[in-house]
Amino acid sequence: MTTTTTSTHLFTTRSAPLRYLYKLYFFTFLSLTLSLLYYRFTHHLPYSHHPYLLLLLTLSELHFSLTWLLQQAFRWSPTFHSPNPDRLPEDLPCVDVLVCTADAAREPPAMVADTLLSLMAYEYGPERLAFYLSDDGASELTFHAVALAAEFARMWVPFCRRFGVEPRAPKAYFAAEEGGGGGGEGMEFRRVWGEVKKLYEDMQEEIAYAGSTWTVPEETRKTHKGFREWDSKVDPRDHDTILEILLKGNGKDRDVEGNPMPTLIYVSREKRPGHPHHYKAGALNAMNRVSALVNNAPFVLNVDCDMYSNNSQALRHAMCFFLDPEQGHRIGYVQFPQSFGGLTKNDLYANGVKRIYEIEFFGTNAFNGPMYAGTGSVHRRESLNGRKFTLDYRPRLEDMKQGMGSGNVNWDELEAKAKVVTSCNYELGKPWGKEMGLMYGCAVEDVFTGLVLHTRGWRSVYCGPEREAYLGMAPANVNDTLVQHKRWSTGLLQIFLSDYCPWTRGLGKLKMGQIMCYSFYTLWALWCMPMLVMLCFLPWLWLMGFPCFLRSLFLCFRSMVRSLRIPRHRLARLQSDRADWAKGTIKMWWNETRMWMMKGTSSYLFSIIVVVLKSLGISEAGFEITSKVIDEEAMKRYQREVMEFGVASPMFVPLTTLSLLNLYCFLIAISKAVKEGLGVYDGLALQIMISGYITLVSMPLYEALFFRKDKGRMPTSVTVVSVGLAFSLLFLFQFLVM
Ligand SMILES: O=c1ccn([C@@H]2O[C@H](COP(=O)(O)OP(=O)(O)O[C@H]3O[C@H](CO)[C@@H](O)[C@H](O)[C@H]3O)[C@@H](O)[C@H]2O)c(=O)[nH]1
Ligand SMILES: [Mn+2]
Repeated sequence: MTTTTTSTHLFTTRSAPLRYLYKLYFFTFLSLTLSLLYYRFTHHLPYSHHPYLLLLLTLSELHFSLTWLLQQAFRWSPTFHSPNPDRLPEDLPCVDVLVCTADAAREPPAMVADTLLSLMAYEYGPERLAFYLSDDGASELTFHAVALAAEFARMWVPFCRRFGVEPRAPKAYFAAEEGGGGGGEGMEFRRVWGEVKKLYEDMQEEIAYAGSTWTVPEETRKTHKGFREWDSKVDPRDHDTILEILLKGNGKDRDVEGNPMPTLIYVSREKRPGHPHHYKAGALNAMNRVSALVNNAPFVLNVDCDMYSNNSQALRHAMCFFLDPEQGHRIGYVQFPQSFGGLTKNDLYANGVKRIYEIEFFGTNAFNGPMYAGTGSVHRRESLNGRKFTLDYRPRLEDMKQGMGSGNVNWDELEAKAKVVTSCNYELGKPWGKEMGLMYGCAVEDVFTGLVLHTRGWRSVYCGPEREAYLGMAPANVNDTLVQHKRWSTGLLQIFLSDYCPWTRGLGKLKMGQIMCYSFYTLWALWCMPMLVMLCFLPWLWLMGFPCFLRSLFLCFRSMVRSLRIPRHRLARLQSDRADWAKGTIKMWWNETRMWMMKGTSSYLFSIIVVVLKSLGISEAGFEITSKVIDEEAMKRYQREVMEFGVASPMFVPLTTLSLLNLYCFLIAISKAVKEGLGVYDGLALQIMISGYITLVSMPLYEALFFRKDKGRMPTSVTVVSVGLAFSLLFLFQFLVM
């Protein structure tokens, strides 16, 4: 174990112990894999009559071996950084906080308000913070909720600071046991607590009422001039910039205790049909420019509206890295993990993405740091805005302190200027999206932007405080999960195929381990290949009498082991009752396996199709927003861990079709076994094992297709299409082979 500490360091770094044991394992496994591959290439005689089959199986095995190899970079030397906020100077630099939302129907305004409130209550001088909410939905309801939150914040922020409550998202705070979540015991606390709670409930009611009628009541509209923007209907795809300064940070707006409030600005940038708006990346860049006019803080925190701050110290933690006298100046951004509240007990859709944030990202700390994950990350504005890191770059703390102060600010002029920088034409002929700010043209603008910063010489830091920094919402149904993974794997593959391919642009600029980590993620979509071979070709080939059992067993085994890795890690974390824990872990692993097969045959397959279509210029990869609302009945099913299909989505078609084909093979194999008996060593036994395993994994699909009556079942149209498709494929295949 290596530790570096001296009194001036603002953070310490520690690497995981016993790495030589790991390296021993690595080289053993590597030589085994290599000899296996060697054997495959020299002994392919039984298949030489079936070159396509040979090719597919060999490719799958190569894929497994290569991804295994790339993945080792994450495990080579896990590195942990711990900040020492006690050593921070008094005078901290300003931070601009950018929050984005895009659709009031999918992202409830009440949630947006809650996220904002949690961030506004950061333990950080309020005069040093400014908040910007970008609303790509241009929704009056969102504006309404944000305006109400601005008022409520005058009471909420001092309450949080005074009693040190946690978490500082009011909904989560009040949902914890009565008066829970910390804060104290005394009479005074109870009194203020009651008042704040009452005020919060009133606000929630108002937001809910507006939501239920889908308009803001007339009396409320009179209270704020901002509502006039919606006097005539606003089309979210075609409107002027709507910009409203809701709180003025130069001491003009004050909380109930008389302290200055931070600036809060609502922005809905101009949109016009025919002008690409670049989704979230465009929104962040627009806010970046607005914030530059107001505080121009040297650091920019970016949070999605579905992730509230769960740890009021997080910003101070981030500053420990940037302000470290020795290494701070090299750091381009600090990334916190994405943690999720509200997952079911066994993480039904495997959306906790724990493998990434509990293992892999610590591994990247050894190689210049983690990818940028889009939310919960603090950027150095200069690095984000195109500056390259050079050895002579030494920002001075004094220069970083600029901010609004309590001087005179011409707010009207500011508003006018802000409208200019958020107009559609502003970016024309400027380097935004190419050299500056968030990068455009990729469905995962975050990873792409992070990669660009890394190639410019910046490092990043992954910081996972014990108390989760942010808690977010993960998709809560199968379709949203698959669509999200399609977006991710599409965007990641686009990066690999772009100018910024880690193997071309990265060579010489990135560390080898870093190139491997980026390649592992950006080639995610390729997982669909071995999955399809396993699920689709192997059972059929068996039907046609091809001898490929040992290999298929190998593929199956590898796929199982892959998801088995996660519980092994959880072993170290969880300390609850053993029996209970074991049950939970096996279920988690099973859920992960099921979802992995679904993603493999649907999300990843579709993403390859999207990338091909895009390169042919046929379609553009968009940004489909995941829904953060869930109705009551669906919620009940979710809590019972019943998979939710429900919508007629094309994402379901490949999985249902393949699962039906597999079922067919399984039944044929069983009936054969009944008729002819089962020899231990013949292919039949293996076939039954393999397709039996796939049948078990696909159980929720069969139930959803044929047995369920509730609203979460597979829509009839999907059932009809996939049954039809399965039959046609079967005939086609028989026709081709016979
Ligand atoms: O045109 C758009 C589309 C989306 N968003 C916002 O982008 C955020 C992320 O959208 P969401 O639907 O929640 O997608 P997720 O899959 O949860 O997002 C993950 O993946 C994205 C990249 O695909 C990253 O940008 C996110 O930070 C990361 O949390 C939300 O705040 C949206 O409001 C916009 O502002 N404008
Ligand atoms: Mn999200």
